[in-house]
Amino acid sequence: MSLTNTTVDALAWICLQNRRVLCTRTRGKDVLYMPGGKREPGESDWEALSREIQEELRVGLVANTLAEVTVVEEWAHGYSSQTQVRMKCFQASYVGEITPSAEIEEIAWLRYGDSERCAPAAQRVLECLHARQLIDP
Ligand SMILES: Nc1nc2c([nH]c(=O)n2[C@H]2C[C@H](O)[C@@H](COP(=O)(O)OP(=O)(O)OP(=O)(O)O)O2)c(=O)[nH]1
Repeated sequence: MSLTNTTVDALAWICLQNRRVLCTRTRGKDVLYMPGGKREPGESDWEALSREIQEELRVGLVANTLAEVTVVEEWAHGYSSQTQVRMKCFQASYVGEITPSAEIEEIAWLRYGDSERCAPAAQRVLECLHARQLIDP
């Protein structure tokens, strides 16, 4: 990597239901993301992910159910062409009812065939879930 490259350190929640995965679209964006976001300085995976999911979807993740699924590296959506995202993805049980917050304009339950609606990093996640037969074609 050249010195001008930077990497966004992000966490994502893999929420599966009926062989589809939950994705979100932030207000003003034109593509879907895996729910989650950037780590703040000093936060653990758990702290960053549970905070982001509470902020976006108003549910609480259950700490002892956190299980890493994959790490994807891709060009970061919405950044300059030099910027990549490294997104660590976890499954976890949740409590509460999924309720998009004001910043989320849309939630969608996607199967693999819906990939083109997603940012590149989320597309890599859908590929992984499809390869493991966790979502429908
Ligand atoms: N959560 C998430 N982020 C993604 C995906 N694809 C992708 O390029 N990113 C990049 C762009 C996002 O701006 C960045 C981190 O997510 P975020 O911007 O929602 O994090 P944040 O809530 O802390 O953001 P901010 O409003 O403070 O800038 O990672 C994806 O599928 N999910």
